[in-house]
This record gives sequence, C-alpha cells and structure tokens, in this order.
Amino acid sequence: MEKRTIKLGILGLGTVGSGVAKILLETSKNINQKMKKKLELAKILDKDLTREREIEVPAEIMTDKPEEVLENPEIDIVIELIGGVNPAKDFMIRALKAKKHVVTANKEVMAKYGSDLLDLAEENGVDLYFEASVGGGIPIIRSLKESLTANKVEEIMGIVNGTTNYILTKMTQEGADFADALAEAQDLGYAEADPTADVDGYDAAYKLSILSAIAFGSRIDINDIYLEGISKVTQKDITYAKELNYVIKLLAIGKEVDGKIEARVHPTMIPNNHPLAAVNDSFNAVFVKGHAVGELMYYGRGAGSMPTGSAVVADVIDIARNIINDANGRIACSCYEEKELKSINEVVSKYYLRLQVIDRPGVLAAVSGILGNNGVSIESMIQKSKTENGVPLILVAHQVNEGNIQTALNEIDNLAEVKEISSLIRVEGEECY
Ligand SMILES: NC(=O)C1=CN([C@@H]2O[C@H](COP(=O)(O)OP(=O)(O)OC[C@H]3O[C@@H](n4cnc5c(N)ncnc54)[C@H](OP(=O)(O)O)[C@@H]3O)[C@@H](O)[C@H]2O)C=CC1
Ligand SMILES: N[C@@H](CC=O)C(=O)O
Ligand code: NA
Repeated sequence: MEKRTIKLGILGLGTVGSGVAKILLETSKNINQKMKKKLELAKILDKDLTREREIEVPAEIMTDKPEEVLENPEIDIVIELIGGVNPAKDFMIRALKAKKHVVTANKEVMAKYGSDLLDLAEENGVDLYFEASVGGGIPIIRSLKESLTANKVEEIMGIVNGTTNYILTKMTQEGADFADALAEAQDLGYAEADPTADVDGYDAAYKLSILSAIAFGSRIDINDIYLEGISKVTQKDITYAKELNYVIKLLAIGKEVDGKIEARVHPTMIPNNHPLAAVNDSFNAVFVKGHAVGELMYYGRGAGSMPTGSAVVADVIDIARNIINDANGRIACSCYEEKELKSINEVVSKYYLRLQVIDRPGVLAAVSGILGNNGVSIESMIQKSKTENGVPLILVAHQVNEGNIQTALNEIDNLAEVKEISSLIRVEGEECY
C-alpha cells in the first residue's frame, strides 16, 4: 500500500537534538531520494522556546507541550533526546502505547528499562531503536544485532565514553588539569547534563550493560557491573604508565568465559602499541571478539552533536524503511538467557600497583614476600628516589585473580614500612593483540 509522508517528532532540542534536526533539515533531499519517500520533521518539543539554539528551525514546528508530539496522530516516529530517566522514559512509554515507533540516544533508560520498553514496543507492533546510545556515531549496536549475529561473542572491550577519553587524552598529552579538561569536554557538548555520570563511569557502565545484553544474550543489572571512574587517576600514574610503555584509558570490559559473564568499567593500563591506545579525544572504539569472525574493532566519534545525530537519523531511516515495507519487529529483544555474573574477585588481570614506602632496608623483601605468598608474581618494578613522603614503589604484577591481589594488599597495608597504597590499576591487552 502506498504510504503517506513519514512524520517525525523530536523530544529535546539540545546538543543531539540540534544535530538530528540539522541532518534532517539540511539533508532532506538526499534522505528522501534514498527513501523514495518523504520524511518530514513535524514537531520539536523543548522546555524553553525562547532560548537561542545551535540551529534555526521553523518556529511553527516548535512546541513546549509534550502531547503535541506524543498524542499527535500524524507523527509516526518519536525521537527521544531529552536524557535522564524521567520524563524521558514516561514519554517513550506514552509514544509506544500510542503505537509510535521510538528512536532514543538514552543509554540510562535503555540500560535500566530497555527490556521492558522493547517488550512494550513488541506488544504495540512498533520498533524501538537505540544505536546512538552506545558509541555515538559508531554503528556498534546494529553490527552486534545484525552483522555479527552468527557469532558467539567472547569479549567486548571498549572506550565508550567520549568525555573521559577527552579528559584522559588532555591529561596524558598536555599535562592538563582534570577540571579544565572536563570544562572543555562540556563546552564541546560531549558531557552528560550531570557530568559525574561520565567521570564516575556510570555512562560507560550503562553502555556496557546495553552491549553485553546484545552480545551475550543476558540482561546485566547495572548495579552488578563493577565500576570505578577516572577521578582517582593522577598525573603521577599517567607519568609512570608512560615509563612502563602503557597508556591509561577508561575501559568497559565484557567477557563470557565458561558461561559466566564478566562486566567491569575501570581505568585500565594498556600497552602503547595496543589499538585502543591510539583512540584519543572524544573518539570511541569497541573491540569485539566473536568465535567465528575473530577480532574486530569499531572506531569513530563517540559523542557530539553531528556524530550522534548521524546514528539517530540512521535509526529513523531504518524504521521508515520498516514502515514502508510493513516489517517492524524484525529483531526482538536479545536477552534470551540468564547468565551468572562473576564477582570482581574472580576476575583475572595484570595489575599496576603504586605504594609509598619508608626508605628502610627490608621493605622490598617484605612487600614481595607478601605478594609471593598470595600467588602474585612481579613482572617489573621501579623504585623512585626519595620524596618528603617516603619512596614511591611501582610494581606490575603478572596475571592473577583479583582476590589474591586484594588479600595481599590488605596485608601490605598493615606493614609498618608502608605509608600508603596509592594506586591499583588493572592492566589489559597484551596477550591478545
Ligand atoms: N551529547 C552527546 O554527545 C551524546 C548524548 N547522548 C544522549 O542523548 C541524550 C541527549 O543528550 P544531549 O543532547 O547532550 O543533552 P542536552 O541537555 O544538550 O539536551 C536535552 C534537551 O532536552 C531539553 N529538555 C529537558 N527536559 C525536558 C522536558 N521535560 N521537556 C522538553 N525538553 C526537555 C533540554 O532543555 P534544558 O537545557 O532547558 O534542560 C535540552 O534542550 C541523552 O540521553 C544523552 O545521554 C548520546 C550520545 C552522545
Ligand atoms: N557523555 C557521553 C555522550 C555520549 O554518549 C560521552 O561522553 O560519551
Ligand atoms: Na552507536
């Protein structure tokens, strides 16, 4: 049956909303030619209609009344770009119940409520797409759901937060101050409305939860993901990492080993020659290992108005194609199994440790003795010259269970010669690449 124009409504004309509107308005001829159908941006909801925007949109399509989008019988696809849980989630529910397809960039909502929303979409015979929620413009969700679907995914390891990658890049390459680098990332539109979501690792954890659900077929409760942000990463550790030929990145790591899932987000040292080490600024990259395809890496802009807009508009076009072909619901929710999650103590990794010790004979023997008794063997060690607060002792431990390292550190902390355990950073990546 010949379809009328497909009408779109945007919720939230902020950083991403402006990118989406720009692409839709400026590229409409090209999009319509590709679609052989007209896509029309019919309404845009935002709270403040007087604020100056990044983009000029016709005044008559702006509204501050949610019902003009959500209850508008003309609108086929609702694009949620408000962020946060509510009212974004309620608006998505209203749209799905009104049998409107939904596209969202909202990782928090998808990580926390994605499976219920996907069920609701299915019940209502509509699609819910969320490519922009992970890796911004990188087509990672579509790749996992479609191009890699023949695989049993064994591992996903990625830099999935543009803000923290921008901050760590500036701190590493320019010795920048944390707060200044964060302010720049905010100015560039990379950060969340509340940037603690970026800095403390929640944003990366939401993304890992979404990726893991698709890759491993099992829902992962966001609260079960081991999480450390970047606020404790110091210039000292960045400098010692350089000496050891490592770089520090905030990694999201998901693995399936013997049917058990490992899911963690934390600052990680990776070798300088590792492919993820060259991923800088707001770029993201996701490394995937599938049983059949082997290793792949997806790389691109993980944040920002236009790159994220690119993923959102691609979802819109995909849904429009489904509408034209009466083909919604092609790919159902991928969480078909319940798999056990490993605790962090069961994780096996290499470790970088930085201790502050008293300059006294026997201290090295005491520390290495405790490590050895706990099955931790030392790969390399640097002892720096004396400071007014003792001597920094930097160790890299071979692969071992996290439980062993933690027990050893508790014992080391009790040594009179040890003033402080300053840092523990996991080290990944050497063996596989
Ligand atoms: N920025 C990025 O690079 C990326 C963002 N995302 C995700 O995209 C979504 C949007 O992010 P972003 O564009 O950066 O966020 P912004 O804060 O820039 O934009 C959100 C917009 O929605 C408006 N808004 C807030 N509450 C309401 C409401 N109740 N009704 C109508 N409008 C409202 C805001 O107005 P006001 O400013 O007045 O509050 C603002 O204009 C988030 O889920 C984010 O996580 C995903 C990938 C990348
Ligand atoms: N705040 C996020 C935006 C994209 O998802 C980030 O910095 O990656
Ligand atoms: Na993406």
